[in-house]
Amino acid sequence: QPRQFHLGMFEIGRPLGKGKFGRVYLARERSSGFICALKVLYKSELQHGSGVEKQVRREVEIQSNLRHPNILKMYGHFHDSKRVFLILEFAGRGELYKHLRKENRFPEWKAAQYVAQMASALRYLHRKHVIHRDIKPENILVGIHGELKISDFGWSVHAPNHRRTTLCGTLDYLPPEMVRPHGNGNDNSYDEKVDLWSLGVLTYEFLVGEAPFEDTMVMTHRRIARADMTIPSFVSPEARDLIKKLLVLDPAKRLPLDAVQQHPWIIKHCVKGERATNREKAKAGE
Ligand SMILES: CC[C@@H](NC(=O)c1cc2[nH]nc(NC(=O)c3ccc(N4CCN(C)CC4)cc3)c2s1)c1ccccc1
Repeated sequence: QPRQFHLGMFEIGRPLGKGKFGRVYLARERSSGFICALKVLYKSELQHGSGVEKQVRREVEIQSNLRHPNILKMYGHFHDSKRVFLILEFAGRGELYKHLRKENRFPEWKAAQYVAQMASALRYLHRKHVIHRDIKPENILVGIHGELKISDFGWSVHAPNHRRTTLCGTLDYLPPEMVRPHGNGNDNSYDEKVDLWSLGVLTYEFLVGEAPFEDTMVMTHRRIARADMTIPSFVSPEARDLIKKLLVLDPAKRLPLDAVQQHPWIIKHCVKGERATNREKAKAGE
């Protein structure tokens, strides 16, 4: 029984953020008092027939059917003559990349917990044959309890896929098979393993504070295609091992998500007792 939504049902609060297409506002559903985030996209900006309109449809279709603690929920959508509205879960601590910029880089215990949450969300997505394709700090939000929430499914697709829409924005997170389309022998199709590469880039960026292949456009292309990166010496051997097992040119040789969750670096930081974690957090002034 899909409930019909319309703008009059919501009290609009402060703007929360903005993306390439549209803005997002804090909102409260009047009858229930339920707090959510209302993403407003202008139809004029989703110029008809271009890839963007299709991306929004796909974002709605995919995200509406996902239920996972580390994936931002979409409760519904509606539109008026000029705008499309997406009713999204409110993530109470905002955008992850702002936390990363503020802290410069995360301590290993925090990075490992974040990577474990991302691996859990990606396992859920891949079981539904959904590839996110755009895993980066800018698309990850933080919930009120500090948990990560993958958002912005504008680039997600059903696997396997053959990309048609031209990529724009940063190349930093793209795997070799997407920046060098004909590199994988056959047509530029690819599968869920693109998200494993991005998880490796994310792990690196959490620990180092910048992306592994960050460079000029041309150099980034070349360094990704060769998996040419250096891991600073302050990164622990266990973390280095995980990064090197994800940033592998051959998609088939990347560490699968269940193995990521069992990796010694993850186990060491994620399953130890509550007491030890709390002691560490207290020390870190969390
Ligand atoms: C990731 C971009 C994407 N964003 C969403 O979809 C978004 C969906 C969504 N749900 N909840 C959000 N929360 C916030 O944006 C937020 C920001 C700052 C906050 N403060 C907490 C207290 N702190 C002291 C200061 C900061 C709290 C929540 C956002 S963003 C997007 C894409 C296209 C158009 C608009 C937005």
